[in-house]
Amino acid sequence: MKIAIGSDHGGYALKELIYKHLVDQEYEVTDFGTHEEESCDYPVYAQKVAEAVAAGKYQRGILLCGTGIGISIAANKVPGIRCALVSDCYSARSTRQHNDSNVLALGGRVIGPELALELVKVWLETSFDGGRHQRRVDLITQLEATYGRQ
Ligand SMILES: O=C[C@H](O)[C@H](O)[C@H](O)COP(=O)(O)O
Repeated sequence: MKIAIGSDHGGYALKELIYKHLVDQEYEVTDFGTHEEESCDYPVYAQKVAEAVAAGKYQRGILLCGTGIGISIAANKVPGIRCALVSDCYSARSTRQHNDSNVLALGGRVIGPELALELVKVWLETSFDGGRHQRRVDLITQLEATYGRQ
């Protein structure tokens, strides 16, 4: 599984930790930045990771900002992206089973490192359930077509 990861300055420290952990776990991970703690703009990194995932170059993406909110909002503007902001294991598991989320968003100023690594593990290892959930994901895709670029 190829994973794209990115953050703004608010998620930088936790992004670095997650990146190193995934590399240690022998995942194929590409870090799209930011590469320093200096203040920057989260939509830039949301776009880089979301476009890479939407294009099929990566199977999953992980995004972090201070709260995880801004970067998830931005990522979800890219067609084909289902970005889920989570801070508990039940939601991390459910969003894979029910929403087939392809990008995970985390808040670097909200959750601690141990919880973050657990959320990433659960999210990466959980499969989509399909069935009735596929119908709902298809409806989301239809919404994109309705409101997408003309
Ligand atoms: O949703 C947005 C993120 O939490 C940003 O990381 C946050 O807004 C950055 O704030 P500041 O520029 O005050 O560090």
